[in-house]
Amino acid sequence: MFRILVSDSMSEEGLAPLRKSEQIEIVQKKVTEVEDRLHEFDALLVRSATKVTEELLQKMPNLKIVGRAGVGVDNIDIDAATRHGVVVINAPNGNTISTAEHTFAMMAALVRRIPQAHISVKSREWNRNAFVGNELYSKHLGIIGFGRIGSEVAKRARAFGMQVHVYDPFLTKERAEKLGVSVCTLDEVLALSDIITVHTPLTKETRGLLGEKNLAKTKKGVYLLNCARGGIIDEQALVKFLENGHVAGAALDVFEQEPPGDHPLLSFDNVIVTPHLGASTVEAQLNVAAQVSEEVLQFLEGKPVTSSINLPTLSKDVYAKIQSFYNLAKKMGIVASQYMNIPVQEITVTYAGTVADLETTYITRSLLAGFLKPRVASTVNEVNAAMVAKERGITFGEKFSDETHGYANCISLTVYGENKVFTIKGTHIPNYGDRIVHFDGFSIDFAPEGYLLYIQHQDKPGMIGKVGNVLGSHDVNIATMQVGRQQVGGKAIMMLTLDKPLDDEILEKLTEIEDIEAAKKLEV
Ligand SMILES: NC(=O)C1=CN([C@@H]2O[C@H](COP(=O)(O)OP(=O)(O)OC[C@H]3O[C@@H](n4cnc5c(N)ncnc54)[C@H](O)[C@@H]3O)[C@@H](O)[C@H]2O)C=CC1
Ligand SMILES: O=C(O)CCC(=O)C(=O)O
Repeated sequence: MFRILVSDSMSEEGLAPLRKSEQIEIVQKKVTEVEDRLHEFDALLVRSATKVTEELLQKMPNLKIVGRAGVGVDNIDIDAATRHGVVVINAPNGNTISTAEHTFAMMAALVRRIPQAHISVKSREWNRNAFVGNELYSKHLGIIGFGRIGSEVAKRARAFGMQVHVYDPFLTKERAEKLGVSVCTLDEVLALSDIITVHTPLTKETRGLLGEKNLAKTKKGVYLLNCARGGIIDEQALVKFLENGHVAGAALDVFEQEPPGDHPLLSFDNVIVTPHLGASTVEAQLNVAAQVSEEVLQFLEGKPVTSSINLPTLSKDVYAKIQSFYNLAKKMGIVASQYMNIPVQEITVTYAGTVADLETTYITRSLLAGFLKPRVASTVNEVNAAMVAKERGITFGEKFSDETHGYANCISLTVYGENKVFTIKGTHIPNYGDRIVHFDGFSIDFAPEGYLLYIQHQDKPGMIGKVGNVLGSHDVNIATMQVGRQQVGGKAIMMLTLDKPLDDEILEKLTEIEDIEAAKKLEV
């Protein structure tokens, strides 16, 4: 059973695909209500209220995936999730339109003072002179952060006849031109705009982006909006600029602390607020819940997730192409790690032939995860493999080559230990399977699967019989056997697949056979 904890409120209809699966149990409770059961859950679905911290992750050792039904993942400690090997996904598109519409509604409400007028009329007043506003038409709108939501806000602003100036360090001129907005520096946006709205994520760079220094560069009488993340507009600086009358008004959907409590900003008549409602529409909530449900189902079926924050994202088509190599690489990593059971400093993966044209980052992560698995007690998978390798002082790199050794594709792994360098090469043959074609200097051909027994010996008649005798006398059946040698009468290897795991005493007996130099168990 795959157990999912849904700890924030989510659209029932969006969760329906998960409910249909007989392999899934869904528990809809806050984290604090299931403290004693946290270790049982495989997946955790959240919005912004649940904080996914290191402490929580430690209490959820079975957790494999966190789904954020929304865009911002600032409530999730991504580094900690990565360290724990937990995949983090979000639903990046589902609430774009709702948040853009909310921003626009806030903008109109702000300049026309609709909330203030509403309260006045409800208080049985009729004061038409007190609520004279401004038109949006022909005003200069500054948009900071021109991603999904910023660009939807721009489209609506253009329809209202506004002139739109955009600052986004990652925006290309072509994209801006297509949407009819002018690309500016931050200082230009600050100086030109009558209204400024922020639509960036909250990062080191954007925290306090509109602080005292930058607010001083804005026009006197500017209106400000934040429907992105609390803290992009510095709240203390905003208080100061409202007090001195430089800022004419602000519309805030988000706060540095949510709920903001008795915050000084709430005392200003020209500050209008909503309780983080940007994404709170039936449509957006259905979209984001359906998106994360779909992704969790994909994950459960072992298929790629397309909106992962801590894994390279892959389309289904790309995944279908790399899947065989992904599996081969993992097995090669496992075999290499057991064979080189000594400290290693460096791993190099070389791709040749058809595999070299694919998304190799993912394949390398799989190989690394396979390599680290036999060495690491905690969870290691493609999410945290690079981090775990770094923690253990293992560097890794990818290379590309034309040398396929006659195969259509070839993955070559070289592991550098203190006094030994080991190379293993593998290929995937469609409709046949994974084959190891080179092992520590020997050409060979075996499937990296099951209980493997590696034997290094002198190339002499009767060696196979001697090994067979020892195994047979201990009731160990040999499924396959492959041999390889460098030259007649020189060093040779055997790779056997056994039907059951080998006891250490039998391994010991094999090493006692004359002319056998080494014997190792490898298990894939
Ligand atoms: N109020 C609400 O309920 C909601 C809030 N949000 C928030 O809205 C924000 C925007 O979301 P999306 O448009 O979906 O994200 P997005 O990732 O599509 O766009 C963000 C844009 O900000 C730009 N950016 C990054 N650093 C910047 C910097 N230093 N200066 C200027 N631009 C910078 C990026 O290049 C990108 O184009 C996020 O903070 C998100 O969490 C999203 C949905 C609902
Ligand atoms: O879940 C929500 O309502 C908040 C949405 C949000 O802020 C986001 O998607 O970034």
